Amino acid sequence: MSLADKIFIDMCKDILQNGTSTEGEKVRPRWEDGAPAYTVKKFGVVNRYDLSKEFPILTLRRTALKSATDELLWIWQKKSNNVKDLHSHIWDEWADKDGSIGKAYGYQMGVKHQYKEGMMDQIDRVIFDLKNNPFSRRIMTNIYVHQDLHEMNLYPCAYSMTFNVTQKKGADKLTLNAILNQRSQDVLAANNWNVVQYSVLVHMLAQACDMEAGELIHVIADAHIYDRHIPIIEELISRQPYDAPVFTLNPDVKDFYEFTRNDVKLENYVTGPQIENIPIAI
Ligand SMILES: Nc1nc(=O)c2c([nH]1)NC[C@@H]1CN(c3ccc(C(=O)N[C@@H](CCC(=O)O)C(=O)O)cc3)CN21
Ligand SMILES: O=c1ccn([C@H]2C[C@H](O)[C@@H](COP(=O)(O)O)O2)c(=O)[nH]1
Repeated sequence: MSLADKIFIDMCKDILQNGTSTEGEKVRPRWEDGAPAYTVKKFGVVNRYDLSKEFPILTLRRTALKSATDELLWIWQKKSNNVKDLHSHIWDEWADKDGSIGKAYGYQMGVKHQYKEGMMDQIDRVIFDLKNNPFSRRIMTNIYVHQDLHEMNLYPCAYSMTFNVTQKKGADKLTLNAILNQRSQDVLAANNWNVVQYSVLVHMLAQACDMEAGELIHVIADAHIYDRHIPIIEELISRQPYDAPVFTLNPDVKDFYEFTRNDVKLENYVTGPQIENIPIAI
């Protein structure tokens, strides 16, 4: 069984058995038919993934690695807030008539800030520090910008990455670790999607900075299963999991800005059947 499957199954069981229901509360999201989208939720879930051991992709059902990477690069590399720059349609419901999702995600990543070394955006600041001052405890991004929230169609969910470099005894290369902070998580639609994205990011930044990928710690404040997802999750976690596939990044790419979604590959990715048309709460 892949480690990601085990963590996912344990988290879902914990939410279903020990979580609290939001039924009857004043909730924001709606189903397509206008009904309120209630959840069963657990406050404060922390999952640890060791990227040096396994790539944390679910085998219970297929996670679309290339689409997930495409969305990650849309935010972190293209720094775009327009759905026209995305190959999938997952953000269409939150875009305006011109395709913009407002001052969220990619917009914030592209904002340049004044530092002692000059003007840089948050990504370039991270890359600069990883290359020039890797043992700094100040390498992080944060896109939860209060002054701009009123111009975002959906507030950032995965909003901060904290990078931390360790020197493992006997290893030639430094190890790049990270903590992903997420305030809200739709467990069925996006948990493994987000885990896979930020694992790819750690692998890409490690390769671009001549390091090795270490741990990814995912801290989730509100980990929820939407009411209409409960039977789907129950069936999903009863399935037979398989071993984790082998993940590779194109070894020729050394510049973070040169990666494309075609540079990520999986070998032996055996999965359970896909669940078609998962309803998404808007
Ligand atoms: N309620 C909700 N859940 C989310 O996960 C979510 C939002 N809203 N709003 C903004 C984005 C959009 N996200 C989404 C939306 C849809 C899928 C989705 O349909 N995923 C399919 C595969 C998509 C593909 O193959 O490209 C799946 O099977 O999980 C994933 C993430 C994540 N975010
Ligand atoms: O990357 C993402 C983006 C969004 N989500 C989910 C988490 C929630 O179910 C909704 C957002 O609703 P809020 O009321 O703003 O919390 O989208 C996700 O899991 N991952």
